[in-house]
Amino acid sequence: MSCFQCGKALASALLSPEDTQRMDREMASILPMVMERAGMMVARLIRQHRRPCRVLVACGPGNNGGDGYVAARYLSEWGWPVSVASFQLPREGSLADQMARRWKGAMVPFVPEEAQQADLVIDAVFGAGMNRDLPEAVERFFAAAGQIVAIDVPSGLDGATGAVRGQVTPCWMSIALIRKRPGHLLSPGREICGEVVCADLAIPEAIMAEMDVRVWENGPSLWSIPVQAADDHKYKRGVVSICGGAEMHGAALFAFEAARHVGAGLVRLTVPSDAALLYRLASPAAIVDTQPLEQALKDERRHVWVCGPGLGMEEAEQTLPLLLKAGRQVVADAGALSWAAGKTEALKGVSVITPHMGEFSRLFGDLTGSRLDAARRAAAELDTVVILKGADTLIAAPDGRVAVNVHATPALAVAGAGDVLSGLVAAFLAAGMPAWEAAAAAVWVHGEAGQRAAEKKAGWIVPEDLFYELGRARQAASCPA
Ligand SMILES: NC(=O)C1=CN([C@@H]2O[C@H](COP(=O)(O)OP(=O)(O)OC[C@H]3O[C@@H](n4cnc5c(N)ncnc54)[C@H](OP(=O)(O)O)[C@@H]3O)[C@@H](O)[C@H]2O)[C@H](O)CC1
Ligand SMILES: [K+]
Repeated sequence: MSCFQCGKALASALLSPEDTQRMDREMASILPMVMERAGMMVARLIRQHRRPCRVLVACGPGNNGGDGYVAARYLSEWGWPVSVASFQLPREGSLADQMARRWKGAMVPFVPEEAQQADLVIDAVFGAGMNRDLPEAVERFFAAAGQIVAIDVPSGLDGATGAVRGQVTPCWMSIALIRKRPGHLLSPGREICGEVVCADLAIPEAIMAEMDVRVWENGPSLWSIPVQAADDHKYKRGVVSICGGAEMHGAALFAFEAARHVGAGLVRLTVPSDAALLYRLASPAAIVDTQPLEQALKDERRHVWVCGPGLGMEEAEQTLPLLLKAGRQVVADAGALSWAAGKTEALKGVSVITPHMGEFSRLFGDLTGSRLDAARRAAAELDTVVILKGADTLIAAPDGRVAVNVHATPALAVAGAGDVLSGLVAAFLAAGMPAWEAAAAAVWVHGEAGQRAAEKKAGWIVPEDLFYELGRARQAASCPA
């Protein structure tokens, strides 16, 4: 049973605003208790992070505002100087209204001058219920504030997609209720959230288990990478084959070395015969085949292939269709993706594609909605796992699951890092992992190796620096007990 199935993944679930609202409906009878706890946890977390100071709580008309009134009450009871500024009062009789009525402290006008005078402003104006652009009065109010703590999400952030609807002033901290939202991790939202901490609202297990979560923060609880065993042999560990091109040898070699160093049992390069010597000289360890691809494909053990790094258009055309026709598992990147632009259906049958945003647009057209939705649609359309690379890499499965990866480092923004990733995906596929899990694990291990290498080299790394970090990165990726 994978970790994903065993339920540990629930800890890294990312709740969309729809999830939150559905959950609110399901626990309608205990919602007053949950809101009380939400406000108390917000106040507690603020107390853990700051000394007492002048606090202004900005409250909106919905439940986000309700949380704000509760937080104001707790901080005030603990002796903090607190006032509340209401952008709009809650509807009479609503839960937020009940919480507002229990606030007996100071009320001040919702104007920028008040925000400016506070040491800390709590943003409880809009949360999961934000459904249109941010009103100007709210923009101006927060622009005047010094330090802002957002309850749930900063007002103006679309928690589902990370889109920002207006001029949102960056927060110092965001307190996610129950679980983070995709918008806390996805750009540009990620850049305005500040530090994101989760408030545990002690939601009954049964309600959490009922949630049909489809988006997670990528991490070891989502997959299990096979561990070393006494009866391991190279074929059990997995065979990876890489198509090398005639000209750009480096890219295929990066994928080759990555697959080797992360633990593949056997890695082979299939290259044009007149380029073979260059590959052999570049890596004495390389097993370089020059036989025609049809010949190589007769070996059933060579089931997983990397196709694209270092390939020209013609080379991609001569290899990818053959690999697919032979029913091989293929990781398609770089040259294979360029070749498929304008005929995306040529990628049908590929196990995993690894486009960056430019390649993705050439394949699927300019982005219309969010990156998350686009990656998900692309995966469903091709019946392929899509790794949409970026600072917030998305790993989308055809069935709608998406892992959002922020376990990375800007140090990885260097040519060749993508080829390394392709090699890692192939190695995990060859080890027998299902495609989405292999892709998500590879992205995480890539990020882990990047962080380890960056620490040693003050952030300035070359792809080769990743190789000797991959063993430890793979170990670190073992599913927590
Ligand atoms: N399960 C949980 O995680 C819990 C979350 N809690 C908190 O509840 C909010 C979500 O509360 P909700 O009432 O659904 O929504 P909001 O408080 O964010 O706002 C809805 C009201 O705001 C109006 N609105 C929305 N966008 C705008 C806008 N751009 N300009 C003006 N007004 C706006 C909206 O107006 P309508 O006209 O659309 O009705 C609503 O009046 C969640 O974020 C958590 O903080 C629970 O407290 C605990 C459980
Ligand atoms: K908020």
